Amino acid sequence: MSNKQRPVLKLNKPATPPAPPKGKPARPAAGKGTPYQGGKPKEGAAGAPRGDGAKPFRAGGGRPDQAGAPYGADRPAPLRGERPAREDVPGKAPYRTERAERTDRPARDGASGNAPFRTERSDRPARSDAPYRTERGPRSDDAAGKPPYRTERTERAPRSDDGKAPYRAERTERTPRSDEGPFRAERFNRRDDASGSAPYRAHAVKANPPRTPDPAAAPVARRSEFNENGLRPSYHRDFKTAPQTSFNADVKPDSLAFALLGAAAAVVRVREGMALPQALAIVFNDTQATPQARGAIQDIAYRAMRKLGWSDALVGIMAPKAPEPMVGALLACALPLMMKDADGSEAYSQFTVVDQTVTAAGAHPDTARAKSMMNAVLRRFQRERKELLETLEGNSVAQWNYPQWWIDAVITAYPKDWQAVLAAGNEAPPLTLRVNARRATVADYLNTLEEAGIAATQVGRYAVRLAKPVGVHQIPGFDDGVVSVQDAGAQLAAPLLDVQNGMRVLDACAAPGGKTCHILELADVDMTALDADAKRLERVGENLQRLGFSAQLQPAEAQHDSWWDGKLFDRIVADVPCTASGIVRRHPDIRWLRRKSDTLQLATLSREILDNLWKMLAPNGKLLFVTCSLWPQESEAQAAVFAVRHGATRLDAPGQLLPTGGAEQNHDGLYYALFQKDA
Ligand SMILES: C[S@@+](CC[C@H](N)C(=O)[O-])C[C@H]1O[C@@H](n2cnc3c(N)ncnc32)[C@H](O)[C@@H]1O
Repeated sequence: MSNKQRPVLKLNKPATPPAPPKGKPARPAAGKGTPYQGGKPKEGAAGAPRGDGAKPFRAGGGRPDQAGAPYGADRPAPLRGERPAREDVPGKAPYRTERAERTDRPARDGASGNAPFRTERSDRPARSDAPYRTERGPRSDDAAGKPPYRTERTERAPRSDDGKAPYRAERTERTPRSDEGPFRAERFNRRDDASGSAPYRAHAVKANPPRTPDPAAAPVARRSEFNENGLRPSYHRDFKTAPQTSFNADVKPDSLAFALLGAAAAVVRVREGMALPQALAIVFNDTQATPQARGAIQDIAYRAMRKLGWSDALVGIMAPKAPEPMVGALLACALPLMMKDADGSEAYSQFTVVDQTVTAAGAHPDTARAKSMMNAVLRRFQRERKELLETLEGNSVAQWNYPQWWIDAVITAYPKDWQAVLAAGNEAPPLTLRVNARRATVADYLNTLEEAGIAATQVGRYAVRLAKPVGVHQIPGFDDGVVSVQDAGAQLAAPLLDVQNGMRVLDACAAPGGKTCHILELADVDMTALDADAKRLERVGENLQRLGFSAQLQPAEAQHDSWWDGKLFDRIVADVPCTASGIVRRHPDIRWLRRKSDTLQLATLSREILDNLWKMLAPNGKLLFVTCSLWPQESEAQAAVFAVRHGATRLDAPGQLLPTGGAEQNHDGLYYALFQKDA
């Protein structure tokens, strides 16, 4: 049976990719920021080649050198100098010019150049906090040194939700509009002018200068609106905008500052619940980053994910209170860059990291006010590194960089190996290839690699691991289908199934098609590749095409049978959706995105899938149950009850592959169980 036809996608047309946000400002012209020092990210330092079992790297989310069509490659970069300097742009960044105007005021605590609103309060008693602290909204725990207006607000019975209501009531009185007072309308107008940047705060104060009525003349109920100077207190510190993750800062697109801001925007999105590859794709699109900048952004973001517990703990020690999202994310990106890699090298010099982080902070509206705080934190880390790191001893989240529930779950499941498992999950994954048995032997292919000057070793029947990752298109034979990228552990699936020519095979959770393609490399089978995600299923089609195979592509849910034609399958692969806790080294964001309760939910879905597929299996047929999870509830416990429920015969299979690293176990944490249906 020939497998050379083109693959067929039966249903759903691919969805149109989302349009870029409207009205996005053009990328700023070259501005501040010094270029990279050692700017190119270390090869392979970032995450993940596309492998099987992985969440998709949507466009641009792959390794810097492996991603598909580069973002921005087909879009000409804006000309330098296309935009006038910020100071010349009306409505742009007034906080800078504003500060310049106010140079005559005395600097506070050495933090000159603070935002203008301070002058309103300049005569109130200095607080003991660091200057940046005063820039934030009032905190309930700030008992000492509270400025008078806070007390007043409390007296005026604020709304129960956020305690910020009083000024609203005031505004309502002064405006015919029912929803927004003039202050607010002003803000919105300014915001349009300022292309989404933050300066409306300063403008709002200018446009509505504090009135100085005679407090005695004010109605008693409103007298407390004014402080001892007769000035109405300003509430603009209370406004919290959503993080401006799409803001295009005025820094050089080839600077580390640019890459840090891009990575920080991605980290903010991950903290909001988005997968990192998706977050990076949005950042690349927003910033129109060059391929080199994309590589740097991705590298920094992946490092940040692998050290997030550590950097959060450090910031917790050094910053007096929890930073705003972009501030915290920028620190989470910068701090790991100040540590040496395992091989003793460092991606950037420490000086560059501090300098560029501060430049980045000053160029973004969400971080500009925290610039001096960030400078202080990074310099303190430089100075007191040893003592600070000692302080973290005993903090397991900081030490292992996983949520505590995750650490506990690994200890419970693998009391002997938990440290090796956790440590291996923090390593960058190797690049492992699967040699297409129809096209070459492993020995032949190793020769080809050697001729190309690429060092590699055989690590499985079809598996070859490169000593150093390279871009997929630089891998000899990749584009021609001689090899594919697939983790060594994942390469065990197809041989376990013992497929023979002419068999009818179902890959029930197929995308991106690693196991589908491997099966087709071993035998001429009638393959159905099913996946609930039609978009991901397209990647199966692409892989089949590259390798010259065909299959029926079926976008459908495996727990349902409406798609099934009633003909039994000889072999079924159920590589079910799971927590993906076994592939964290490829996807270091997963640990921060998952919740403990996800395990139970996903185990329920996979039970439904297994039960549904079992009825589609022919007598004597085999069903291979696969997860990329470390949690027994999703894997062995599931397999055990499944076998009992259906009277299935269990055949030899590897069970849980522990990803403990080292030469032998340098693979993902997969689980395999094989069942046979009695005749
Ligand atoms: C672990 S990945 C599969 C990896 C794939 N077998 C390979 O080797 O390349 C799990 C896949 O299950 C798909 N999926 C999730 N829920 C599903 C469902 N209810 N039915 C079918 N597929 C589902 C996901 O879209 C994802 O592509």
